[in-house]
Amino acid sequence: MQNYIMAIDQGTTSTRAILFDQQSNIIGIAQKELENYYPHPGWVEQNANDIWASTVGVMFEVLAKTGIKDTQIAAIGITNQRETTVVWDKESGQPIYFAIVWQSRQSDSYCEAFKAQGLEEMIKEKTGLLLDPYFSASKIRFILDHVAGAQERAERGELLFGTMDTWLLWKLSQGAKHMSDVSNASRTMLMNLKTLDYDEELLKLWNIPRCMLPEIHDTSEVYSYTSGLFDHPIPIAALVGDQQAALFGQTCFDAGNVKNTYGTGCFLLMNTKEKIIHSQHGLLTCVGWRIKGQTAYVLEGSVFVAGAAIQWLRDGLAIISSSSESESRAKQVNDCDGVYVVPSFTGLGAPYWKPQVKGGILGLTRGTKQEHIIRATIESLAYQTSDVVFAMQEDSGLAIKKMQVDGGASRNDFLLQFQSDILNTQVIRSTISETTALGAAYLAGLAVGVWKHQDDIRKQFQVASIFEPMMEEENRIAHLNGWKRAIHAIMEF
Ligand SMILES: Nc1ncnc2c1ncn2[C@@H]1O[C@H](COP(=O)(O)OP(=O)(O)O)[C@@H](O)[C@H]1O
Ligand SMILES: O=P(O)(O)OC[C@H](O)CO
Repeated sequence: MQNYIMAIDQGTTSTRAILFDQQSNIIGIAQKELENYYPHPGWVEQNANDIWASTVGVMFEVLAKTGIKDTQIAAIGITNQRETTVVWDKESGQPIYFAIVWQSRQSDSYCEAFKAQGLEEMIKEKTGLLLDPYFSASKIRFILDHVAGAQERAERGELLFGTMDTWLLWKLSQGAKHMSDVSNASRTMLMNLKTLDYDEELLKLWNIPRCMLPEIHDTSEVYSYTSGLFDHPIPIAALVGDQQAALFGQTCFDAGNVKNTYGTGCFLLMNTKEKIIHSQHGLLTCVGWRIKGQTAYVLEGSVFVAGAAIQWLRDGLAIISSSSESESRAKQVNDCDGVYVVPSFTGLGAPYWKPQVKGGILGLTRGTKQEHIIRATIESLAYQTSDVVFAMQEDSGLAIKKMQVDGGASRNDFLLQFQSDILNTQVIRSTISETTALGAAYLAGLAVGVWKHQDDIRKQFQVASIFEPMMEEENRIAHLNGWKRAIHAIMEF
């Protein structure tokens, strides 16, 4: 019986293969860390061949570990770090440059030049995105400009572009399929949100030939079959950006449903279904998924430093020895004693978008202890999230009454209780921590009939803990006002 789904979660720091059964149970996990290269300040690159090798490695490892055979896998779903860009030679299959990672700022000058030409509004209107090197378009431009002859080769149809979903599908199908899905394509800055196709005006502006771009497809469909890897070809039945996958894995299927992933950064997404909401408050608009031609759009706010601030307490300040210790230490004091930590080490993301801002610790006195700083750092994850939630409420006109959470730092109960308090909102943690991979598994399973309908999936969601707001309103407002003062002081600095 083909009872299992394999999700490949190709993330920034590692590639994982996770096997799920029909009841959403995790049967096995294999993981391989990836190397990041920092050739210049602000540049982040990876080797796309290593990403492929890590993918093959974890697929075989998870099967070996669990004893499950390839014939028992009903489908593979791929979810991936978004925006990260690779360009390769169609004939040889070799990348012509390193994969440029979403965090990398090396293509900033193209965005600055377009900003100076006043093109930001037009691009935002068409793509839902802010003119920033975060997205793929300027990264492709960088590669075509920096590899000798690349522009001409691309125009002759000799080069292909892909985000990691496309690269892995192409490799898994042995070069048979060059495709992406709408959720990934919506982060390239080349796709028009309304037509869900590449936009001619944008292609011209970036001087990117259409023939190097993957076909855009639904998120959940049989794209192809594995070729050459296993005795039996396995259908590849979902491609989906990792943050959208987590929204799906959390079964946030209704308009107004919100999930927040507390990882290295925070990614907060709201499902707005068929509505394209253009943010007035620094949020992004993109596609969540398209299933059988039905598109769900999302509003997204990204916070650059969240769990990374906890790592800074551990590795930078060395005042905790593990991330989990942050919780017990924070609880050793009753409050932060007026201390605020603003961990904008790499600038401020949504809703501020101030790339140059540095971080800070404010409100220090002679009585400030390590525990106050630890507590204030955890609280900063909740405050940054609140800023995005408030922006989302304004943009969508919807009150956010509950928020579903996942990611490494969502293990921290103190954080989630404070988040609930400060937002005056229910915070819900599900029993399954691997919601990103689960989302990809659901989308693949839907395409091959393991689950017949989204409602069958909805039933699988199980609550592990609910955090209810307990803070008095006056206290809540005072806390938020303090944060506002801290953020403004930092932006002035
Ligand atoms: N108990 C905890 N309290 C606070 N932060 C935590 C805790 N456990 C893990 N983290 C943080 O979560 C992050 C890892 O989460 P993860 O979802 O694996 O991130 P990513 O997918 O971005 O690599 C790290 O930055 C770590 O510091
Ligand atoms: O790989 P992650 O989990 O850090 O996610 C990266 C995001 O998709 C970037 O947009």
